[in-house]
Amino acid sequence: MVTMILYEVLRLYPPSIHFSRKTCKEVLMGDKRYPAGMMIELSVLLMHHDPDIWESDVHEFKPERFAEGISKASKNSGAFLPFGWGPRICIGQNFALTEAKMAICMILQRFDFVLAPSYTHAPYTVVTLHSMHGAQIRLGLI
Ligand code: HEM
Repeated sequence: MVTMILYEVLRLYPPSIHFSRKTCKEVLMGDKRYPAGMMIELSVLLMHHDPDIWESDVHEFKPERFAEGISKASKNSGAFLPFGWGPRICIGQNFALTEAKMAICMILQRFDFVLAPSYTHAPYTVVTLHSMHGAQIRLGLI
């Protein structure tokens, strides 16, 4: 369940919102030919918010869409790219997910928590996507 929640967070708010690549030689992709030296941008944010890929509830927080794994979560098994893809895929992804699960476990063993009233939902990007005003939470000892 925690994995599903983390995946859904990374779908809605991927820290890397796009990837850039430069063709070093002429490339043929499908029926399109790209010359050498061309910058290609892939928007992860748009792919993760595309209703044609994720259904009409695409903007809702629904971890259960990952109940049967990443490949069954959407109509396109390659459309979930929070850690990139191919030879340059994130080498820290398992470490990052394990660390997040351990942190959540340790917090839940000791505290309950709710968002503080001062929290304002304002995702923005400076290098990575994050919360503009931070994420203030109110902790209560269990
Ligand atoms: C939620 C946490 C993380 C996210 C969302 C993330 C995301 C990414 C993405 C999207 C890329 C590929 C960039 C590209 O293709 O242009 C990448 C590459 C990389 N990440 Fe992460 N990352 C995370 C955590 C980590 C951690 C914890 C480490 C190290 C302990 C790490 C180390 C790296 C390295 C070394 C690369 C470059 C791999 C290469 O170019 O061969 N990342 N990461």
